[in-house]
Amino acid sequence: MTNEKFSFRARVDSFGYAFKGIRNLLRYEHNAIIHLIATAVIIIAGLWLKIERWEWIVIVMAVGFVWVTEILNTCVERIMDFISTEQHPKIGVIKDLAAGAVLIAALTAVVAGAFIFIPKIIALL
Ligand SMILES: Nc1ncnc2c1ncn2[C@@H]1O[C@H](COP(=O)(O)OP(=O)(O)OP(=O)(O)O)[C@@H](O)[C@H]1O
Repeated sequence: MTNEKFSFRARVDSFGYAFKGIRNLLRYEHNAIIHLIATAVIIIAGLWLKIERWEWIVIVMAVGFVWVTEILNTCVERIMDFISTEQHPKIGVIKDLAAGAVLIAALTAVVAGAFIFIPKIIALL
């Protein structure tokens, strides 16, 4: 928040910075590649099994939740590594808490996906 006048150009630049962050995530965070593969598999499965509109909404929310927590977890890891490269139990706890958020998001997505996909897969058998 600044007192500068609204600038459309500055807003466009902000989007650019955000995409730069996402590129950085995909380049340096191995977990992000796993999320990318999982996202692709879910989209293909959704198209193949012709899931309904409301089911797509659930999937989009669940997948987005995982990506957001992964990015925030990466931020926490990088902040802690920037503050200190030393080993410290408090840094470990902070990193583990952030990792726990990703785990909960991923489990939430798995459960939501199971409710949507398992009945459709069973129906195909
Ligand atoms: N500076 C530190 N001091 C104390 N414990 C740390 C420190 N850095 C990491 N740890 C702990 O060591 C363990 C492994 O950390 P690490 O960052 O390698 O986890 P990871 O999730 O496998 O990493 P990545 O996200 O890079 O794959 C975790 O329990 C973490 O909290």
